[in-house]
Order: sequence, then C-alpha cells, then structure tokens
Amino acid sequence: MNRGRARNVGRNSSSTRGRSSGSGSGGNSAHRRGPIGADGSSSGAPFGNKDRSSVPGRQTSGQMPEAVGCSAKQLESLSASSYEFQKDFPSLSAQSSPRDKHLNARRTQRGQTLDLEAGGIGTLHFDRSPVVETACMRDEPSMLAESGIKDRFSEKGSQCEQTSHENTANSGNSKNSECLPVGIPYDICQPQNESLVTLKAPLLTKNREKRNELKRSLEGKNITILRSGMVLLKRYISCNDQVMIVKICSKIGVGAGGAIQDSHAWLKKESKSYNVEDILPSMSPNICIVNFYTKSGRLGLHQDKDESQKSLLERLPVVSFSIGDSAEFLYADQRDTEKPEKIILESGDVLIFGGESRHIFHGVKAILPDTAPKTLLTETGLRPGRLNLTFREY
Ligand SMILES: O=C(O)CCC(=O)C(=O)O
Ligand SMILES: [Fe+2]
Repeated sequence: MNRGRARNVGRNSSSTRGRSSGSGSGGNSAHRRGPIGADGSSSGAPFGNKDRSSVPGRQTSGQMPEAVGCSAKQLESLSASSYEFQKDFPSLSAQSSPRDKHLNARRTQRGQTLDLEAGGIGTLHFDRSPVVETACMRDEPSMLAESGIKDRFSEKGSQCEQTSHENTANSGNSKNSECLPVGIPYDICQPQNESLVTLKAPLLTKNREKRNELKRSLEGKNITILRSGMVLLKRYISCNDQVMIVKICSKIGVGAGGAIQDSHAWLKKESKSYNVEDILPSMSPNICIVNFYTKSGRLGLHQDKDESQKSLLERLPVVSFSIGDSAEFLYADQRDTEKPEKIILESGDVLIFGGESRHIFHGVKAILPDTAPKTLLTETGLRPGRLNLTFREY
C-alpha cells in the first residue's frame, strides 16, 4: 500500500496516509493546526487504557492518545544516557513549538496502524488480518443477522489465551478466507454458536496476566528501539483491550455492510433504478480507519486515494460513521472550489460516498462543541470531540 504521499492539510503534513489534499475554503486556513490543547481540552485517549493514565509523571495536556504518551514516558526513562530521546523521538505531548512538525506519531504493526497527530486527530486503522480472514466463512452468509451482536457483546467472556503463531495459522478456516460474497453484511467475528467453545480463564489466570502486563509496562521490558524514532512495544495492548477492540470492530463491521444495503433499497425506491450497483457499488470492507477529533480537530479537503487501483477504479464506497460531537463536513468536486457544500454530521450519522462521488474532495471544517448526545457521554465518558470511522475496501 502506497502511503508515501504527503498531505498538505490541517493534519500535520508529515502524515503518510497519502491523501491528495486541497485548499478550498475550509482548506489550509481552516485546517491549519492551532496550538495543541489550545481549546483547553485535555489529552485525547479514545482507545486509551484507563490504567495507563495513572502512570506517574506522564503528561496529559497534549492531544496524544494515552498509549503513546505512556510509551514516550517509558522510553524517556529507558534511554537516559545512551539514547538521545528528545532528539530522536520528540515528546508526543509537547505544546505547540517549532517542533510541531515532528509531533506526529504513527504506530504500525501488521494489520494495525495508529496515526497520532497533534492537530487533534488520532487515526487507528484495522486492516483485515489472518484473524479476520478466518472468520470469513463462505457457508455462513447470514451470520450477522442471526448472531445478535448485542448479546454477543455482553455474553462473551473476555478471556484471552495466548495463542502461538502456529496455532493461529492452523486454526482451520483459512481456506475460507476472503470469500464473503459482495453485499453480504460483513463481520470480523464468527457468530457465537460457530465459535469454538472455550472455557473462561479462571480469575487467577486473569489476575496473573494483569500483573504480568503491569510489570512489563513498568519495567519497560519488551520495548525495542528498532532504529532512530522507530520503537516496537511487544504485547503492549492488554488482553482486555484486545477483546474490546475486536468486539467493537465486529459490531461496527455489521453496520458497514448494512448501511450500503439499506442505501440500495432506498435508491431502488427513489430513483426507480434497478442498477443500484452502478450508482453505489457494494463492497466488503477490509480496512477501517478511525479518527478522533478533539474540539480543535480539523481535516483539510482531500481525496481518499490510498486504496488499490481496482478499488478506486470500481469506485467502491467509503462508509463513514460519526460518533460524538457534530462536525461541519465539507465536500466539493474541485479542490480549489470557493464554496464547498457543507453538511453537519451528527452522532450516529453514516455517510457513504462511492460511485460518482468516490473521488470528491472532502474534509472536516470544524467540530461543534457540546453537541454529542448526553447519554453517549455519560455512558462512555467520551472526551469532547468526535470519533469517526471509515470503512473501505482496499
Ligand atoms: O471525519 C470524517 O468525517 C472524514 C474522515 C476522512 O475523510 C478520512 O479519514 O479520510
Ligand atoms: Fe477522507
């Protein structure tokens, strides 16, 4: 995947997601990054492990998600003498300074990428990994409809047994990978009754895992500096967090397929066209990019061009979910348009752009403060800001 083209938009231009950027109204000026935390909001930690925030001495005033702030801190202590930490791995939670251009951090593993950017946006990508592929079973087209995601969410235990690489590779379903027919709602998890029966890990085992995780994080073990500015934190995401992430992705994956299908039904009715696939092609998403915008978060006008040539040529849609504060979303056919169209994306909205609209320039001009549903905030403690998830097929 070529992510090497830099963008020149409100998000730090050293981002490598390769969007083709523009500067329409809401472009450069609207998206130029202000000082971090200028709006007084505290550190964004959309996926942060709450426990980690209590690590003594860590800074929370920037807008970096918690995990990175923590690793930076650990590194700092690790590297006191031989490693010039501040130079090679600039502090991720620093305030606006000439070093701003360095304030991007990007955490990448196979199948998972976390863009952490200083302008109030963090990005988490979930690529379809072998785990996902094994859950994709040709013979189970209706797995989502039947599986009752909500129940599964609450019923499944959160045990996490360490699985060796070999075990994963031999998990049996791999030959069924990538076989989900287009248009079938997509889920990264198997329906509950298809899952292997596993016993819940006893409390003792769980506690031991937790202790070990804590110990590892405190000792800074399993942290390797691969090269200047490139750090590997082995098994850094706790088991519980992994469980949560998978469950959330699973739940949302259902929505992605479903939203397109619902749109098709609507298109059929409204446009009296039976070729709805021509207007809005179906897709089976294998990437989810998660952005979190704090109150000052912006995203300049850009096109989404990081997907494969095939995906772009077929104009497979991007499906975007909004959660939290509302956003002013701009779109236009041309990069330099004076007056892009503006819509407000509210919490719970799904925006799809495919077909003739696949290559529109789009961006987020502003986050509208205090517009998130109160229940969402009280139930989740979501920080002020907006969570955005875009599903795509690479
Ligand atoms: O936040 C949004 O609504 C848009 C996000 C977006 O355009 C992107 O991630 O490429
Ligand atoms: Fe985009």
